[in-house]
Formats: sequence, C-alpha cells, structure tokens
Amino acid sequence: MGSDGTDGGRTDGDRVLVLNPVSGDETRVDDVVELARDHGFEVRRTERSGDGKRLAHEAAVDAGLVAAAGGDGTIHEVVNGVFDADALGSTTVAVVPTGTGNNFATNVGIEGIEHAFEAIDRGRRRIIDLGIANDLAFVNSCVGGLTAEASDETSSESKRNLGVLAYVKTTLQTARSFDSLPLRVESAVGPDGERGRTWDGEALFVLVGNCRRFNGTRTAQANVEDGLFELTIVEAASAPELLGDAAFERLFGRDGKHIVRLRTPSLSIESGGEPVGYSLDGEILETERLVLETNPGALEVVVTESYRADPDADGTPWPLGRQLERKASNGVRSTRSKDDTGFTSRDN
Ligand SMILES: Nc1ncnc2c1ncn2[C@@H]1O[C@H](COP(=O)(O)OP(=O)(O)OP(=O)(O)O)[C@@H](O)[C@H]1O
Repeated sequence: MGSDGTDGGRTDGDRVLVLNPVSGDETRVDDVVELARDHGFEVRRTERSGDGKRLAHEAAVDAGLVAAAGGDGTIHEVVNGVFDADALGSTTVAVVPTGTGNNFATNVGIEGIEHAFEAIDRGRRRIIDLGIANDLAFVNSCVGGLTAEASDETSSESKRNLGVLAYVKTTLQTARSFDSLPLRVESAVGPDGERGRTWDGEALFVLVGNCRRFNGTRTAQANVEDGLFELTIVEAASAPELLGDAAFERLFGRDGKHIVRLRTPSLSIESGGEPVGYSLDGEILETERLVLETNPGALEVVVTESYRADPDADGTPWPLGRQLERKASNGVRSTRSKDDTGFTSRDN
C-alpha cells in the first residue's frame, strides 16, 4: 500500500460477493450475479436479516476482497462481519450498489453496478476510518433519537434526497408526541490536544458522522480519513417548528438555531436510564449508554477517481469553524460553567 493509501499493494486474493437479493427494487440480481462471476467472484446470497454479517465473517477468514451487493444496510452487515472476523487488516471491502439510498457507494464514488466492478478491477483503494459504537462498527453515521417505525416508513425517494436525515424527518412526522431526550454527551480528550467536553441537556437528535455526505445536506459533512467524528446535537425545539422543508433545511444548515457541533475522536452518550434508539447506517440499536470511538485508518475500501476523503476539498467548507461552534442555548441545563460554545470543558 502506498503512503497515500491508493492503488493497494494488497492482493485481492479470493473474491467473495455477499448479495442481498431483496435490496432496492430487486431487478438487477441476475446482472449482479453474472458480472460477479465474470470478475472472478464466488457469490453467496443472504436469506434473512443477519446473513450478510455471518457470510462476510466466514468469507473474510480467507478472502482478500469481500464485496457487498445491496444498500447501506448490507454494507453495514458486511463491514461488521469483517470486523468481527478480526480481518480488517487483510480484507478489502467493496460495494456494489443495489439499494435505494446507497449513501456509502456515493461516498466512495461508485455510481452503479457496472461501475462498481470496473472500480474493483482498476485497483484504486483507500484506507478509511471506521466508527465503533459499543461493539458494532459503522461506516456512515450513527443517529440517536430515531424511532424504529421511522426506519420502516421512510420512503426510498426521501432516503435518496436526504440520506440519514430522511429518518429524522419521518420520526418528526410520525411520532405522535415526540419527547426530547435528556442526554449527556461527553467527548474525550483528543490526541491533538482537544479538550474533553460535556453537553448536558434536552436533545431531539444526536448525529455522529464518520463519512462525508452522511446526511444528504451539504452543510454537515465528515472527513472519513481524519480520525474524527462530526457530532451534531439538535437541541429541543417544538416538532411542528421543524417540519416544513425550509425549516428543516435551516435546522441543519449554517444558520440553524438549535444546533451544537463538535469534532471529536470519541464520545459517550447517556440517556439517564431510558433506552434510546440509535440508527447505525440505518440499522436500529436500542441502548441507554453508547460509547463511540473512531478506529482511524482501519478499513480498506475500493474507491474511484471521484472519491474525496475531505468534503472541504471540493469547496464545501465545514460551516462553523474547525473545531466547534454553537448557535443557541435553549434546552441546556448544565450544572457546570460553560464556555461560549455551550459545552463545558474538562482536562481529562
Ligand atoms: N434475504 C434477505 N431477506 C430479508 N431481509 C434481508 C435479506 N438480506 C438482508 N436483509 C436485510 O435487509 C436490510 C438491508 O437492506 P439494504 O442493503 O437494501 O439496506 P437499506 O438500509 O435499505 O439501504 P439503502 O438505504 O441504501 O437502500 C438489512 O436489515 C438486512 O438484514
């Protein structure tokens, strides 16, 4: 592997494709199987939820390249299979996008099925950060405050347009009475001297992004090679206030009034005894305490020439300053003195 992580010296070894045949509109399954065989892949099909992880785990023991044919849910399972097999150091992961949102594929510059196989053969690779939430890996994002129903009811079109924010919007629309979550968010002391921070208050959502364009808007993006998460807390506000499209855009945009942001390599989120639903790349996990850590440079993936690790590289600056900014103070009930960012600082 070159020092820039591209055009890997790692050989693909055996190639296995884990195929979710019920992903997306299911019309391209035969095409994927044919292309996969033409490109030297052994195809293993999932039959139920969880199979993607199991099949990827089994494959990663020997295979140098494991591809996931499906949407973000399938890539999530495949990455977790490779992670559980302790094979991140020896197995490259590729994505063949057949889902509806295909957020991760977009992030690595893969535009379609044929394009994915071309990219695999061209040999361009990058090593990216992996997010770890408790003991589960995620590539795109971890979002707290979503309901499980929202995950089922969110339309494909909405997912295409808004990414993970589509689930946020469905949650706001479908929850009869949407209570804010009393949360305590603590970030650790960073390796580059970042101070530990604490935010304590009422939140609607907590978004933790690992990968660029994790949420569909152009204003909250994550660099997937910097060893940091982009944390966004949406503070308590009345749901109807947030529901119009314009308000929704504003909420996550530069001028959002209820937004707290921070870049950090690790954090913990506690919800005071009540389990909260977190979506890891679209898969729901319920827990009272979540510990998130970046595993920098952990996952080798197939990318194309249009891949950029850093959203700033294409002229879209991180909107609120390099490290941290906060726009409003409603909902915060910290017992400690705060700086003007809304976080309290700790030295350890
Ligand atoms: N054979 C199968 N039958 C039923 N469910 C399956 C099967 N294989 C995988 N799954 C489930 O399908 C889901 C993943 O679907 P998919 O990859 O299309 O993700 P998605 O999150 O809907 O993606 P996108 O948002 O990109 O469309 C996972 O919950 C997985 O457990």
